[in-house]
Amino acid sequence: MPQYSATGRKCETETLAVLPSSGVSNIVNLHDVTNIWHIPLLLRDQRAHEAILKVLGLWCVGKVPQEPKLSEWTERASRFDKLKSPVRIAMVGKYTGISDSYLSILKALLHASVALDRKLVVDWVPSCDLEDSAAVETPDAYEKAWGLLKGANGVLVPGGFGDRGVQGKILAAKHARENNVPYLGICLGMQIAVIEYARSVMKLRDANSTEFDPAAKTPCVIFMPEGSKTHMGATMRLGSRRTFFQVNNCKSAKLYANANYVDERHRHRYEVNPDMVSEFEKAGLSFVGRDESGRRMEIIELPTHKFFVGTQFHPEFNSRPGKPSPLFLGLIAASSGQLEH
Ligand SMILES: NC(=O)CC[C@H](N)C(=O)O
Repeated sequence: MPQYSATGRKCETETLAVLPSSGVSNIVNLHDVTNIWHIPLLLRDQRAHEAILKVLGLWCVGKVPQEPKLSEWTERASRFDKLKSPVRIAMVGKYTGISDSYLSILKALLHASVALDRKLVVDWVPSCDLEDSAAVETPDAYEKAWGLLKGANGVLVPGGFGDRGVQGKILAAKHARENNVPYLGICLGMQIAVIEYARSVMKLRDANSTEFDPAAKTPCVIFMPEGSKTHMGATMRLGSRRTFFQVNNCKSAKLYANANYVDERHRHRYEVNPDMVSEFEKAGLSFVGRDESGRRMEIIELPTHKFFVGTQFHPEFNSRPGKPSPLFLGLIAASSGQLEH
């Protein structure tokens, strides 16, 4: 079903209809629309569902199929077009110009923003440009990156691998923590928030992840595969795992409707060092979600902050239009002054 401009419709439809095994009723024209949520409505208007039923032999003669129930879609698609009030989120990553690498996160931000009547503005902040070395080597990029970060209503540090740009991500987490700016750190974004807390608040200057420094003197994030530590390959903790809330009055538990546990998807090898958890908690960082063994830290929160949350899992993978991920909803709500409602 190719996309054509609205004006090309009739001509293209007739041209395609002469091709073998097609027919005018089997040709659907999806012209440009103001937002992608109009597409199911275009399909319905052109009776695409009926054409599909007929081609698959599922059309019962004399039995009219039910009209697709798209009232919720229709409402959301037109609400999207009317959004005015912006919410600016700084995405601090190893940005390479390919926004598709962060597609699930962008969609999750969008689902939450539309649900809260905000027009999403994503400011891409290349984490390397926030680093001290950039101030000397690429001062314009440095100014621009800090300008975007400081102008954002909320900060998101997504997942990632390898140490390039990590220091910039740590600085972004520090900025959010110190200035009460809403923060959501996902996977690596949670790990760097933990490293930042250890270095800045607990004065553990050598704190690091063994992913970036295998000989780290204070390894606060360590390699914790589910299988063998020496076996090569298949060491990634992948897929859906259960997180149990440790306290019910924390922000994340409330956002998940006070559930006792949540199932979210994972994709990582490193985790917060369980032997340092009590030290962190004494210093004010809460590990409000853990796995069933209590040894794997799944959600961090700073209780004194407006919204400072990190997750070892990837909540973006379970976000849907009309069913935004609770933690993305929390980030957007906190970034647009709606968290208390
Ligand atoms: N998906 C991620 O962000 C992975 C984080 C980190 N590199 C790890 O392997 O644990």
